[in-house]
Amino acid sequence: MSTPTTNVQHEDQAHFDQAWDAREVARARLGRLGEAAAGPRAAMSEVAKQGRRLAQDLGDPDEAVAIGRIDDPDEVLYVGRRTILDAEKDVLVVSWASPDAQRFYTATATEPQGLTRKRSYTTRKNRIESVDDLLFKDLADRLERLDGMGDAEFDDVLLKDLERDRSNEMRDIVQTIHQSQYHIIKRPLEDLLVVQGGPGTGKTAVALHRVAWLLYNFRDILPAESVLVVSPNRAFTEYIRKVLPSLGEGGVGHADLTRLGPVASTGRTEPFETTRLKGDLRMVELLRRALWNRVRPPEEPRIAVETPNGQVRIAGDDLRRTIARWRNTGSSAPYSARRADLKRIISDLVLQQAGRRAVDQPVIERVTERIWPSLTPARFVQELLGSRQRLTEAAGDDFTAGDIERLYRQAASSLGSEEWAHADVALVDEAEWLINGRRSGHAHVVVDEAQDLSAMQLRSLARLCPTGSYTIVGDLAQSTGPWARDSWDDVFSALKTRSNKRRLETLEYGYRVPRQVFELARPLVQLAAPEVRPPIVVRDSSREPVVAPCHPDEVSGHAIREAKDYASSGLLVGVIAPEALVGDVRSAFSAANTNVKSPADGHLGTSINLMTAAESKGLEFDAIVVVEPAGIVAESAHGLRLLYIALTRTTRFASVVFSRDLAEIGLLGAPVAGDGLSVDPTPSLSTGTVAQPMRADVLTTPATKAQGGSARGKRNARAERIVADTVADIAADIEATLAPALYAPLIEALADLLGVDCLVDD
Ligand SMILES: Nc1ncnc2c1ncn2[C@@H]1O[C@H](COP(=O)(O)OP(=O)(O)OP(=O)(O)O)[C@@H](O)[C@H]1O
Repeated sequence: MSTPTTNVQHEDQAHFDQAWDAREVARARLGRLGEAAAGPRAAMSEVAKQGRRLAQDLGDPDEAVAIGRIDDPDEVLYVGRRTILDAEKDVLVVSWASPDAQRFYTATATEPQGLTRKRSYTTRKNRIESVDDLLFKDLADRLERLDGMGDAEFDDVLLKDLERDRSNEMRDIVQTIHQSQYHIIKRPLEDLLVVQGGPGTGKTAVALHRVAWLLYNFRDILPAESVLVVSPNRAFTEYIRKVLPSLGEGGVGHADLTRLGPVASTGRTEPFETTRLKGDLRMVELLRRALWNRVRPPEEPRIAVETPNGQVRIAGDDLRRTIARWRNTGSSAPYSARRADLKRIISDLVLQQAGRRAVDQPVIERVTERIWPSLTPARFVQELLGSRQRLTEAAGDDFTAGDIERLYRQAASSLGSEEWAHADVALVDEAEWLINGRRSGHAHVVVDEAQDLSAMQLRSLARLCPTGSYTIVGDLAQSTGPWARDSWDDVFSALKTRSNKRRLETLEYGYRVPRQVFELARPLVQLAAPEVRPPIVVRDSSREPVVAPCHPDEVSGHAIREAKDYASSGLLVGVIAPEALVGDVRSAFSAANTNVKSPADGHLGTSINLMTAAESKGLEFDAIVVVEPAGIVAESAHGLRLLYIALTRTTRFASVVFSRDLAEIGLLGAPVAGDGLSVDPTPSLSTGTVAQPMRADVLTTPATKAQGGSARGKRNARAERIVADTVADIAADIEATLAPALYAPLIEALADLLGVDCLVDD
């Protein structure tokens, strides 16, 4: 319950003021560190730099010192983004990531862990505006009466937080981390952790908070620079970049898959089959063979070497035998290391023949280069893909002539002007490993949107972290593109762990998408990824989605009107269109003098953004306008998943603008009446005019049908099974978290609501 400040929180505000003073005193001291240090100028400037960094880690001076507090009969503990001590080193605020703060996230009505109260603050700068108190005794009493279940799971603070307007940057969720998320955040460091979860279940948020939690709890062995967060693209990196600094963990590295390795994708487009092939594991052997093919063992038994001391003849057959041995034993030494070995051997042979004065480095280098050319990874891949002959010679029996044609392309006239496709990045990275060997690794690596990784990208990622300490997050139901997958098995086997602790966790509550919008998207996941359980939505929207049919010529115009409508209220808007229509929609925006940004250019704008469904992955907006969904579905083998992604980008409002029948794509009227929306005939289109928008609230959900008593008769067997499975799954979860006395009545109520028979054992 939210309480105004004035009555009860003077004491809290006094504590806030005291902690603020302490923090700002520390900041001032850190700022002066450079002046205080005595010694050589370089050392002083390093001290000053470190002082500034530490001062930055204290967060923004305007930031409130605490997000909440927990009370037990013995003490009150204030919890904030970072620990604050007073001059006597007494704790004024503990970091959310410290073990002391654990109960802030894990105490429940059934297991209060000794707490009497959990208090959350709403603040403006360091001023407390209101507080929300969870009184555990009250809560337990309410639960006893089966009243207020929602409150128990998702307190007001979380629900209120979800109502806030979005910006083009993600925010931290320290104040409202849910117990189920906290449990994942604090998995052991050595885990190879995969987190599966539907759209908006907080996978990205959890992965980033896990980084901050690990850095706090393992600060002795895990410097921030040793942690890397890998995102699918630049726009996504920009979107999440502020979260860790806001938690005081600014030193973490960020990379994206379009530039992971020696070259960055320049956006070269290529056919789907080519991209798929380049991600295939067969490419490993092709690259390895192609590299060996660059080595030219001497054919002549003796090689003439012109030295400053005259001509020397060294044993070519010795060199040939050495190279053959390296090749036959499957030498794991990198190409460049072997080249250095060869150069040393040649140098020794010259020395033996003609003495030290004959060993002239440029001469030795020339002989080595003839046999073992020096190569950069990018040049090697450019030359390989640019030559049918090289490709054919390296292909072995693993590739068809058609494959070679798919891989071949005309090389650019210079390396600098070469255009690189997204899939080339991992090939060049593999070449880097073959040529130069392992780069220094990271101690922990996070990978977001991991459901779309190719086998070659997984190899790149596996090289990044020798210990195998990974946090990998993604959603199989959102897996699309040339390397789409239906299970996490290959990810687990591609990433080696030292600890052998592999763990799959699932996030199941959907925080982003309001129920009304999710009901529109739900049938899609059941059609496109039936093995994946959709998230359990935790909130409602103030408005039903607008589902607006119109004439094909009017689609762009209509979408623009919807988008401008939303933007005029200051909302962050995402317009998501089929690839084939993005150009038209963009032109229409520009004809309407409306500025739109595109995440494909690496940045999100603060007002209207236009993108394809694939580009919208991981992003979120206050409002979305999904344009011609049937077009999105038709464009890809995973079109239904793409549409599911598009429809789940909104935190509040959604408009669907279409001219093509929605029933044909299962969006409305899919044969999954158990959980989906029922069929409502698509309104007929009137040529040349915009038909009246149809609001989704005219559609009926199973729940409303059930009230009419006819739902069960209409369900088909498959739908029955889906509902029964869902109840069984939910029941298992509830059983694990709820007191036994509450379990049976709750499950029976749930089964009754969904219209399935259910037996609860005593
Ligand atoms: N405990 C929480 N408290 C408040 N907001 C939360 C919480 N968990 C998640 N959110 C919010 O829900 C939204 C979705 O989170 P996030 O982007 O991490 O989900 P996701 O699972 O990665 O989604 P997607 O699969 O679409 O990429 C974000 O705005 C995030 O801040």
